Amino acid sequence: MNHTVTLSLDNVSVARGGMDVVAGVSVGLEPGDALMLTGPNGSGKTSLLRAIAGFARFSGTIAFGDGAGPRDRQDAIAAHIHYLGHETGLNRRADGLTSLFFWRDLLNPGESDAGLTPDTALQAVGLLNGPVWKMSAGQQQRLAIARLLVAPRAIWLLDEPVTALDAAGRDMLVGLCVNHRAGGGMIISSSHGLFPIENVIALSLQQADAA
Ligand SMILES: Nc1ncnc2c1ncn2[C@@H]1O[C@H](COP(=O)(O)OP(=O)(O)OP(=O)(O)O)[C@@H](O)[C@H]1O
Repeated sequence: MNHTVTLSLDNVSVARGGMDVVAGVSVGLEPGDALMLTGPNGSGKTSLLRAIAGFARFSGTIAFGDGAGPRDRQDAIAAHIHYLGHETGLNRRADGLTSLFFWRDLLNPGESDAGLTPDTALQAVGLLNGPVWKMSAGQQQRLAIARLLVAPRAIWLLDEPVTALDAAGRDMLVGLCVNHRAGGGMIISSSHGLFPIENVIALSLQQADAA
């Protein structure tokens, strides 16, 4: 894959419960960049990720550079973003492989060969197929990560993605991120220091009442 999308945030603020929990963030990201959001609980990491993903209102500007010309923000988000949040969004009644076929066909209809096959993606995250309801928290997180692989997107938004993972799972995700960046992909992740990806742009957020 060769991604070429850029992303710029200009003076982005996010309000929750009537007050700014993220205030005036500006950063420009190129293909291959990784932005690491750090800060204490409640400092706005999830809020900023959700604003970029289109799930939370914000003020300021979030702009994608993709050569596509002016278009609806939601279209750009759908084209370029994967969001891996605290909730995996998995169907507990499905099995792992069926879930990946579902996500692939939903996200890239008619382009089944754009990403990894569901079988290969399952192997890449170290999972055997089985029902989601039987999977541990870490196994479910691995399955959610496999979703990133079956439908390519330039920008991966990862909210504390290693929380449920063991050491091997962390290494696996770090490796996937290295490959993603080598193909021009971008990572924006929150972390409490347990996600050792290298050459990151660090952005430390502060709690609103401590700012
Ligand atoms: N739905 C909501 N309504 C009102 N306030 C909210 C809502 N969601 C989050 N907040 C507040 O926004 C602030 C930032 O929360 P956020 O989840 O973005 O922080 P975080 O840095 O991701 O925290 P953590 O490290 O605990 O995951 C917190 O003060 C939180 O109480």
